[in-house]
Amino acid sequence: MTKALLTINELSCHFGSFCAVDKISFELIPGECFALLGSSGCGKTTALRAIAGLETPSHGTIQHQEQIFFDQQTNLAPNLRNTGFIFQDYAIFPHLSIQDNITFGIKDASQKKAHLERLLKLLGLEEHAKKMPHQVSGGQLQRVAIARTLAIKPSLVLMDEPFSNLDATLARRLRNEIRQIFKAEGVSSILVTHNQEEAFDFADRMAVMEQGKILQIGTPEDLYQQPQTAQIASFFGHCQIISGQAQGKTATTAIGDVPLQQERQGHCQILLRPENMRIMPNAESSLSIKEVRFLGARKEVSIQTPDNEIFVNVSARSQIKVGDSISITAIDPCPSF
Ligand SMILES: Nc1ncnc2c1ncn2[C@@H]1O[C@H](COP(=O)(O)OP(=O)(O)OP(=O)(O)O)[C@@H](O)[C@H]1O
Repeated sequence: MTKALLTINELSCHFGSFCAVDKISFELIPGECFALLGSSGCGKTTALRAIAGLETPSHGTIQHQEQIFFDQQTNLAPNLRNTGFIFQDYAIFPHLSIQDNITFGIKDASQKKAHLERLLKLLGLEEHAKKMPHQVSGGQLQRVAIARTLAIKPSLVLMDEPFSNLDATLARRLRNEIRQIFKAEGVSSILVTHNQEEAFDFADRMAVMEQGKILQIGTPEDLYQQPQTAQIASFFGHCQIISGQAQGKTATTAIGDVPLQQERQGHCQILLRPENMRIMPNAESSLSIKEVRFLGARKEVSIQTPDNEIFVNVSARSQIKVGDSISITAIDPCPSF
């Protein structure tokens, strides 16, 4: 197995008696893009700051290859951690030109010119090198922040909501570019975000955090397809949890029989997603369409069952309308808890 670049073991951070990060553990392999996903206040930033050395943990260890960043005896200074940090607000020096911002951290003066030329090209900033920060756009400033971080040749880059000040299209483009650059340069990264789409798009693997704890770690696909709990499932878009009585790999529910991913017996909760179900006209059914929403590429219909409102995706051209009697079929085995 590949040796870890970074190993976080039972890391905790307290502010007074308040536990902001609660015994989190994970590993990062070299070159991996990793994301910490969680709602506001769950402790993601604190965990990232602790890895950077900007927050002192109360417990646990942080190890970078053979070097201890933090344990009960050691607390390595941030500038000795070979780690770059990219913030939401870019943290660009306003009084320095774009090129001076980029080369700020390069200690060897003889290396500055070559590094600068390479980074300006890599980030598409050649024509802006001599400008001042107020003369370029938000997206370009974020590129400057990335170039400045790469200039110190970090093996690890930590990013705290770096795209949240950018419009959605630019954020997506920059995210993909950064991922490609990190992969090409062999840089490992941790992205902190509350945006599920951003984490899915960027990360090879990710951790879901809530109230200081990591709830599950896996590839985006694992977390979406096989969430371990209903709480984790609820992070990932629209879903509904319905009750059922399981018998092996099938459960009887208010919408009929539903196939399950795992074998179970007795009462269970089943995760339904809008894209995982089909509806069919059925005059005999007691279920009917409550609402139809046109969303451009598709329509989403809602159906009231005795216990829940269930959402199902249909084609944008579907002629289904409010009041139509329908039956629902789950087309793939569903996660259950
Ligand atoms: N310096 C501090 N002193 C006291 N409490 C703090 C401090 N920094 C953070 N906290 C608290 O710790 C908890 C975790 O904060 P943190 O900033 O890590 O969350 P987050 O998941 O990054 O949230 P957001 O996405 O809103 O930035 C929050 O309840 C926050 O109020």
